[in-house]
Amino acid sequence: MSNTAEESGPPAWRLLLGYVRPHRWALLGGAVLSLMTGATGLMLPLVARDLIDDLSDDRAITGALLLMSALVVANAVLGALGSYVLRRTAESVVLGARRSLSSYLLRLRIAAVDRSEPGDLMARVTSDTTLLREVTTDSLVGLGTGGLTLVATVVLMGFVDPVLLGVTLGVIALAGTVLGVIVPHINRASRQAQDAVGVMGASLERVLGALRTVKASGAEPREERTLHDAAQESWRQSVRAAKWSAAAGNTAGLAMQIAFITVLAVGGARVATDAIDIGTLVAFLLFVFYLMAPIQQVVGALTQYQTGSAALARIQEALRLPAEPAAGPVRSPETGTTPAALAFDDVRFRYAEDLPYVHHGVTFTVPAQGMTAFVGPSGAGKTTVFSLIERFYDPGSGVITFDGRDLADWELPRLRASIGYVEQDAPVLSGSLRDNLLLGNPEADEGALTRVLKTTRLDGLVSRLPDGLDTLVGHRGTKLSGGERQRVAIARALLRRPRLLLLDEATSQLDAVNEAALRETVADVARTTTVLVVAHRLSTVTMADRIVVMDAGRVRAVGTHRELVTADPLYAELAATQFLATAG
Ligand SMILES: Nc1ncnc2c1ncn2[C@@H]1O[C@H](COP(=O)(O)OP(=O)(O)OP(=O)(O)O)[C@@H](O)[C@H]1O
Repeated sequence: MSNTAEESGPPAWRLLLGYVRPHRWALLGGAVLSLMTGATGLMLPLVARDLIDDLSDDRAITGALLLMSALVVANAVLGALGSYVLRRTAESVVLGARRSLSSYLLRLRIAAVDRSEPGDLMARVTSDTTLLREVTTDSLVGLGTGGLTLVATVVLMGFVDPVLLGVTLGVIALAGTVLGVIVPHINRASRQAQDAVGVMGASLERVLGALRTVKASGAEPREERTLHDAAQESWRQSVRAAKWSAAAGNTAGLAMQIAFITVLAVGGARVATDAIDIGTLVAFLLFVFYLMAPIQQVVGALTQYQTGSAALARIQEALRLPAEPAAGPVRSPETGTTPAALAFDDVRFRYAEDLPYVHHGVTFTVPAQGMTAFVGPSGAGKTTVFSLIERFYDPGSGVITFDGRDLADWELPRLRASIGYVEQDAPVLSGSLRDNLLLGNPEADEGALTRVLKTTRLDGLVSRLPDGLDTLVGHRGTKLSGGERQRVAIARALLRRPRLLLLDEATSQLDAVNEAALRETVADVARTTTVLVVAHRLSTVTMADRIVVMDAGRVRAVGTHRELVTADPLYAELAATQFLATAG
């Protein structure tokens, strides 16, 4: 994802307000508590001045001392309560952002996922959202409460001595100009640091997703270098951000020291000329001292905001990726439904604008019920047919109809609820065997589960496993064999009781016994359901009711095995070489 997208979106503060809006009352409560904390602190110099006056006039100081003690205790209690409320609210803002972002990512269009790095998307949900925590408390509240305390302090200082206030404001204005130069640097560095965290996430996902291959290829040192480079880049940019943040913090600190010394010098001169008394000077110096906290708070808020707005830009970038419309879950399966009919009419499709067409006018019809096999050389566009039926992508032109109705007119969840899809690489998700089987139909009863386990010959495996169906299968099902993974994927699709079963046959071979059993199962299913299979085995094509021969994105022939062997030279060649080679 490019950095340029961030420029076209709404400003970061508006996005932040969007996340904060649901928690505005809690945030306001926390801010009020912080303000009250500030106010109790602000009253202390005034009471101190009274105390000094009482001392100079030989009056009792008990009242002033008691008031000061009460203020100190109130300050501590209100401060703790305020910080808890704010922190809790900030966590709620993070939660809201994580929820909306993760829901959105699940709805992403497959084309958008093709263009993204999953590891980078993960970093946006985990790492970038975390940065919103600080931006909510430190920035929003810091800017609000710090700003208000600052204004209140300045007003009070004006009452105490306007001349000394002028001196103080002069120094602060100078520091403000320097800060204006520093702050944009923090934003840039923070953005680059977060981008580097995203790159690191992507590299980690790449390596951990294929660790066996990486090890078998002896590629650890190179992959290690890529990971280290990304970590180093994140460090470099974070250090750059830290450098500018430190410069900002110290500029504010230095300004206050200068203000303190200047006030002391100018104030001392004013005391010497009797323009003000010593109590006023002490009170003013205490105000300068108290000014430090809100100023540091406002500067901290501004610097923190830069980091937060960089993270917000990355979150927003993910939220701008094309997604499918949000829709409620559909009950699956729809009981008592009939097999589906399907047709492609002159479908042209390419995966992206800058890629060549994969389908150049594909046309075929599949009646309800029975088995249709798709065959053709590698890259002919067979799997793409399935991706278009599932509406992972939409065709560039032409029409695909499901039960005579344009796919584009189907509500996506309803369409997908009618289809069972077994991908070629039979993905199995981390979790238990049961979780995997029920993924497509969590409401399937034990009876259906037992039947499907039997037809896919998984019952033997389940009875062998110590925890049976509750056995954990590991990341991507690594604890299962390739053949077992395939059978789990088929069982999962069958449990959905689909109206249309899409089976992308694995090129790797199942053992003969399991293959024969699965063939029987698929033939059985085809008696009540429409089955489409991308076939890599002769045994599959010979039992198909019709075969669609695809070549270079076109349908070149349709017929039965017997018809095609004589009528289509490509099919004859495939049957003689590719299929026979895997027929066993
Ligand atoms: N997500 C994608 N993005 C870009 N190009 C893709 C994508 N998926 C597939 N392709 C390209 O589209 C073409 C057709 O791919 P497809 O998977 O449909 O072929 P196939 O006939 O199923 O091949 P095989 O028999 O090897 O599985 C190939 O050239 C492939 O490189």
